[in-house]
Amino acid sequence: MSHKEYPVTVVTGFLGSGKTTLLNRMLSENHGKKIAVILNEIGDVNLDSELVVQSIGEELKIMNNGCVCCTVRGDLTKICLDLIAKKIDFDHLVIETTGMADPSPVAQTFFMDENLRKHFFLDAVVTVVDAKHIDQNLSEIKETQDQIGFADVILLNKIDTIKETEIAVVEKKIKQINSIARIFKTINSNIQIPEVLGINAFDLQARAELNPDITKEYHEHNHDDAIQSIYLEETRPLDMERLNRFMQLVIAELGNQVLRYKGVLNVKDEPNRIVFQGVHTTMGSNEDRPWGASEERKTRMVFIGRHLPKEVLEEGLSLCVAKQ
Ligand SMILES: Nc1nc2c(ncn2[C@@H]2O[C@H](COP(=O)(O)OP(=O)(O)OP(=O)(O)O)[C@@H](O)[C@H]2O)c(=O)[nH]1
Repeated sequence: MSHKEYPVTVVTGFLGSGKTTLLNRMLSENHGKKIAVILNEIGDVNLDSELVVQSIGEELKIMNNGCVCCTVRGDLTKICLDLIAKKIDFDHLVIETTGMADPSPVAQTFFMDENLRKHFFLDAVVTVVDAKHIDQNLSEIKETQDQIGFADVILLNKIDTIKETEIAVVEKKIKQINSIARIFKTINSNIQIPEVLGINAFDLQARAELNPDITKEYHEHNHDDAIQSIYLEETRPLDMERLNRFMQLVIAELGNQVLRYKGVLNVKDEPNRIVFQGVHTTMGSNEDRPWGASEERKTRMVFIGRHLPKEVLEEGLSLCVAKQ
């Protein structure tokens, strides 16, 4: 008996490049496909899922017990097969990797694992690139090169943050790493969804000609151990001005060490949750949905970077608590 084979899109790209922004477009735009999502997060707290469109219920699976490209490939296989076993209704599977992931072992899982191969095929690897921080990311983190090199489609994102003349330079740099990927220049990952989903762009044969090892063995992978994620919580309401001053201090003092920070904030006298985000030294906040009636109002923040002083950050956040 023949069965449905599900296309898989792997969305990758360095920390803060715009992957979740792209995922939210895929989930909210009207393109006729029902999408299941696997979200892999750094650290053991699932804050990212708070930032994803919340309407997909059962089709959203979180993997936060390790990196999908190294320690938790077995979990990935299990989650995918569970979607089939539980007869979850979807047309397309999207996997958002962490910003630190090398996409090639994730892709490999889909053509090396016999059970997965029966039900899934790789549609494309889509890499989101932060136009402003590409040099910094390439020079600091080796996975940035792997992410660009392994892509079928590249979103050269955040072009609003650099000058027109710089865009061509960045594009040339990308083409030197990957001359065959389709490149789209975007702001807020604003791509037409049919350009990234259902495109059948992953060509295993062509890749095997370039790199015969791809179909032979799992690629070994080790991350930069100095990069860690620090999770902070505060139940008392915050004073937004104090928080802004604290974050400016963090950037001034730890600018080179902090790669990414984000949080859902409980701000005094504010009925809505405030989402706070930053990449390197660029930060901003916006109002999110109202706090739910039975939801515990508490601030949750994640800092990702090198050698981050947890106690200092904890103390800093406690000083942002609003006066009674
Ligand atoms: N100026 C500007 N900001 C953008 C653009 N795209 C995304 N952002 C912002 O950049 C921040 C990071 O975007 P995300 O989509 O969360 O990035 P991500 O790659 O999912 O981040 P991680 O999952 O933490 O690695 C958010 O504050 C976005 O609103 C863009 O094109 N221009």
